[in-house]
Amino acid sequence: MGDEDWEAEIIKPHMSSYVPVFEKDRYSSGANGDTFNRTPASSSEMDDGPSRRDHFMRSGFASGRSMGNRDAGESNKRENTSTMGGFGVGKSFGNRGFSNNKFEEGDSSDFWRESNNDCEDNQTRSRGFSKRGDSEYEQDEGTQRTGGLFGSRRPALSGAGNGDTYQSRSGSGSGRGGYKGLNEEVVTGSGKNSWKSEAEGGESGDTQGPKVTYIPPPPPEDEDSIFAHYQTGINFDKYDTILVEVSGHDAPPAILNFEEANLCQTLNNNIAKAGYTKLTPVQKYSIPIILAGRDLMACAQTGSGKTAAFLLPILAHMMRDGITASRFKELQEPECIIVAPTRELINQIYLEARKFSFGTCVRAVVIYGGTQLGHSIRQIVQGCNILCATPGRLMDIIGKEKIGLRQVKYLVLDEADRMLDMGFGPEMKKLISCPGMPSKEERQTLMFSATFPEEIQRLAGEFLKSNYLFVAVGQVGGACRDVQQTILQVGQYSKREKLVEILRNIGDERTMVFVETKKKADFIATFLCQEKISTTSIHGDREQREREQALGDFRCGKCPVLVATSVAARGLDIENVQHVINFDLPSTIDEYVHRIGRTGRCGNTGQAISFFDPDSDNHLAQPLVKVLSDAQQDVPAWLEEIAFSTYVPGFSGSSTRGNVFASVDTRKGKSTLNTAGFSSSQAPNPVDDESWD
Ligand SMILES: Nc1ncnc2c1ncn2[C@@H]1O[C@H](COP(=O)(O)OP(=O)(O)OP(=O)(O)O)[C@@H](O)[C@H]1O
Repeated sequence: MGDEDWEAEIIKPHMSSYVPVFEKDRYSSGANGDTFNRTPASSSEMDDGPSRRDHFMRSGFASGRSMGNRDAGESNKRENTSTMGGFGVGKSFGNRGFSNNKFEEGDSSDFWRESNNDCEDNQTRSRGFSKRGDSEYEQDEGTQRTGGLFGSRRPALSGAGNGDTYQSRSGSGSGRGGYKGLNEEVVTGSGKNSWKSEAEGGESGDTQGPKVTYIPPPPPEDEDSIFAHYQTGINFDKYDTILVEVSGHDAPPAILNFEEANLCQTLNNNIAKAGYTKLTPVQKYSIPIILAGRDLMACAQTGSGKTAAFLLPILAHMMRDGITASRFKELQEPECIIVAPTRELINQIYLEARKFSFGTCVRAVVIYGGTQLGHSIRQIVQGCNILCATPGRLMDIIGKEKIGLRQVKYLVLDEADRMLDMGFGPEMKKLISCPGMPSKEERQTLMFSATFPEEIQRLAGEFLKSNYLFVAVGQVGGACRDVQQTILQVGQYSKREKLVEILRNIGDERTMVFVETKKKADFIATFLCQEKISTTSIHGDREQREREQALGDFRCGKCPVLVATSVAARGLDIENVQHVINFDLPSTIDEYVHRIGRTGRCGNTGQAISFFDPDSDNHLAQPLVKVLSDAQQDVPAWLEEIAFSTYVPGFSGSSTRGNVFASVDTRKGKSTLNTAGFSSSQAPNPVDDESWD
C-alpha cells in the first residue's frame, strides 16, 4: 500500500484481509481442553495429538500434506495420526536431527550447524564479553534480516519437509520478520532507514516485504476484564524491608500509602478496583517524585510494580492540569508517550493505562509493529492522550504526520536500559530530536528498569534534565529474592532429556522455557509436543497473530509450557508463572535477571532452573555467583570454582561487557538510604550536574 492510500484506509470501514493458514478451531481439542493435559495420555493419540498439532500449527512445522487440506470434520484421531506420520517418519525434518520421533544427538549437531549458518543466530549464539544483548536480537533481527538474509534461511526450513505451511509463512516471512524488523524492535547500525522504514518499506509492500494486515482483536470492554488482576503473594509485605536509595538533589519524601498521593477520586476508585491496597517501594518513592515534576531514573526488581509507579502520577497530572478530550483529528498531539521494546510488553502497558484511566476522559492508544499500519492510524485519529508504542511503529506514525509532538509533557522509557542500548538507542535519539518534540527541559522524562548498567545510565543523561533523581530499590540489577534460583550443570546434549524430566516433575504448573535462538524455540517446542507436553512458543519469527495466540494460550493455561527467546524476557506479567527454565543461559547477566523475573512477581514465589553448560557459559559464572549471593541463594561449589578459575580482576558485578555491574547511580551521589517503609530524607549530594548535559 502506498503512502497515499492511508487516508482512504482510515475512512473506509476496514476488514481484515488476514486469512489464517490453519484455523485454530479446526484443530481444537474440544471445549474442555483436557487434551492439553501435560501428563502423558496413556490411552490414545487422540488425547495428546491436538497439543502437538497445536504447536505444529502455530509454529508452522505442520506438514502441509498431513494438515493442509484436511477436512474440518475429520476426527482428531485421523489428524493426529497424520501429524504423527508427517513428523515422526523423520522425513519432515530430513537431516535435522529428528528420527523416529526423537532428536538424535548426532544429527542434532546438524541443527546447531544450521543455526550457525544463520547470521542472526550466529549473533545470538556467539558469546563473550562483547556480546551483550545479542540474544535480545531475537527481537531485533529484522533489520539485519531484511532482504536476503531472512530469505536465506527459508529454503533450509521449507526443505525440511514441513510442506506448505512453513513455505507459505516463509513467503510472508520476510514480511513478517523482515517487516517487523524493518520498523520494529529494531537494531540499526546507523539507523538510517529505520524510522521511516515501516511506511516506506514494510507496510507499503514494496521490495522490503508484503503488506501486514493483522489487526489485533480489541481488548475486552467490560469492567471485570479491565480490572482483572492476580493476587499479591505472601512476600508482598516483605517489600517494605528492601533498602531504597534516592540520589540527586531535593528529592521529595516518599509516601507511605495511596492517600498521601492525594490522587483524584476516579483514580483512587480505579486503584481500588485493580486490587491495589498498598504501595510497593518503587511506587512509594517514584510517585511523589513524578508528581513533583522531576525527571526520574528508577531501578527496581522485576515484578515490583514499576508500571503503576509511572502511570498513576502521570494520570494524576493529566487530571489535575486538564487535557484535551479525545476527538477525531488527523493530527493527534498526545501529552504522554510511553515506549517499550517489545510488542507484547507495550500492549500490556497500554492495558494498564486503560485500566487506570477508566472513567476519565484520558484516552490511551497502543500501536506496535506486526499489525496493520492503517489500524494503528485509525486508533490514533480517534483521539490520543497517552500513546503507548514500540519505537519503530512510533517513528513511522510520526513520519506519517499522524502524531505531533508539541504537546508531549511526559516521555517514558520502560525497560530503559534496553531502550537506550545500541539496539534502540538510535531510534530514541531520533525521537527526542524530532521536530516539535519539547526539549528535555520542557518535558518530564521517566526511565524504569530492573537493570541499569553504568554506561547506559551515562547515555540516559542526554535524555534527562541534569537534576534528575535516581531511585534504586534494592541492588540495581539484582534478582528478585522471591525467585528460588537453581543452577544445574548440564551439557548441550543432555539438555533435552533434563528438560523433559523437570517438566514431568513440574506437572501442569505454568513454565517458561528460554532458549537462545528462534529456530531452537521451534525445535524445542516441537520436541516437547512430541513428548506429549503441551507447549507453544513465542519468538521474533512468528507472525504477530501467532505471538499473541501463543501468549493467550499460555496465559489461560491451555499450553502450560511456553518456549521463548529473549523477546519474552522483559516485562511480561503473566499470572501464575511458577517456573522459568533457562534451557540456554542468555549471554548477559542482565538478561538472566529479567528472564527469571517472569516468575516470583508481586510478592509471589517462583522457581528458576538454569542449565549451565561449561562449554559455553563460563563467562557467566562470576556474575551468576554475584547475583545468586546477592539474592541469598545457594551457590553451587562447582560454579564458584568456575567463577574463580575465570576470575576477571576488577570485576564487581555482573556485566558481560567487561564493565562492572552498576550498583548505584553512576553520578555517585546518594541522598537517601532507607527502607521502603520509611519516608525519605534529603541530604545534599555532590552531583556534577554539568557532566550530564
Ligand atoms: N501496589 C500494588 N498492589 C498490588 N498489585 C500491584 C501493585 N503494584 C503492581 N501490582 C501488580 O504487580 C504485577 C507486577 O507489576 P509490573 O508489571 O508493573 O512490574 P514491573 O516492576 O514493571 O516488572 P518488570 O521489571 O518485570 O517489568 C502486576 O500484575 C501489577 O498489577
